[in-house]
Amino acid sequence: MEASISLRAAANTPTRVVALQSIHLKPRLRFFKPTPVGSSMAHNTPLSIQAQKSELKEASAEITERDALKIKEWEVGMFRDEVAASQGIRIRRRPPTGPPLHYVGPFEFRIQNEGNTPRNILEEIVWHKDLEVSQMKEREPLPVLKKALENAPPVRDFIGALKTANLQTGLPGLIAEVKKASPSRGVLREDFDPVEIAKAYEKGGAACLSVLTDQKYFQGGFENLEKIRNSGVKCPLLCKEFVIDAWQIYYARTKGADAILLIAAVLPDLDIKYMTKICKLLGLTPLVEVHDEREMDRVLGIDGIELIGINNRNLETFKVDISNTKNLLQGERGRIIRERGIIVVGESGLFTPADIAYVQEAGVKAVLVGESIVKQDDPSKGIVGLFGKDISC
Ligand SMILES: O=P(O)(O)OC[C@@H](O)[C@@H](O)c1c[nH]c2ccccc12
Repeated sequence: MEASISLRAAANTPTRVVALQSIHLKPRLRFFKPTPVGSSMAHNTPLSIQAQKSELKEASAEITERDALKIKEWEVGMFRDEVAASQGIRIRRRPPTGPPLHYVGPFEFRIQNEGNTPRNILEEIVWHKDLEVSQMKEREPLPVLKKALENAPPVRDFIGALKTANLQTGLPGLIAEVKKASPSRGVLREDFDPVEIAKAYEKGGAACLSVLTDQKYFQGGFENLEKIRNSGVKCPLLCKEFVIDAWQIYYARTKGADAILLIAAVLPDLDIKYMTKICKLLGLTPLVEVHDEREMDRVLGIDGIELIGINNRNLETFKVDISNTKNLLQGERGRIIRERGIIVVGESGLFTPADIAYVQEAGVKAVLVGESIVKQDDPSKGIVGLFGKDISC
């Protein structure tokens, strides 16, 4: 009781203070001897000063350097949320009212605080990704990945492939997505063989492929990326991930990615700038995804962006509206994009030749399509249906 009241109060205090309180609360929990069963005493008995001191000593020894580092990391994450919010980003990188469970041992109920409930699916995915990446990083720290880069397959030119396809067909270059399931649509294809699907896409004229690597929410995996890359498929590959840490970019490259998604709804400007630099260092193409005017303006404010995706699906609400692509390419924004030669990808919710014509008219040189083609028995025929003609030669 004592503990939960203290923590509830702590949950309302500024974030940096909460983390520190969690350290001090730990010994405080033990300042009272438990009331013996059957005792007539109405409340707990205070410990002697001496006993309190030794409890404190014992407790502070428990706070290892490692815990302190974890808490520090969490604090930095909270600060990042403040910066992100000032840029209109609603996604918080981590649960706001306390470090995740495993960081603080006994305070398990923190995670159940009301404020620790993700506000939407994108936020839930990001919170989960944060834990997932921290575990993956422990298994394969950056120096190990850097070493593995030496054996990574050579990088393929993602933008080049899109431009060539666009010139050859007069239609937007196709990035065909290898996706088994999604939180909004459930399972799209039961008999899911990623390599078979990738080969069918390539045969059907896809310029590039997008491979979902998130396991929990999309039933994807890095092994799919790796398998496709080793299968003889020639198309450049986009790693479709929720990137929150530069470590993931290195990891994607070791698995054979040629491009990687960076989501502006999740990443503040500084992260996009930094991660774009890492991508360039590794030869990867960053595809920076936006879904509203503010995100588009932020991304246009960053130097050196060559490929922008406009998502017609709002990842927070799942609402799909292909006129989003048109709206974001109108007026001044469209002019800047043309002037700089930025390639724009129309993403999500594209099903028919009319949809393709509509986004092409709006100014895209490429499209990213999953559902409408992955669902077809033969995905290469799905591509013919999508464009209204064979684009394979
Ligand atoms: O299946 P669709 O509606 O054709 O959409 C494909 C692709 O655009 C979509 O999967 C997507 C776009 N941006 C994302 C970010 C994360 C996960 C998935 C996505």
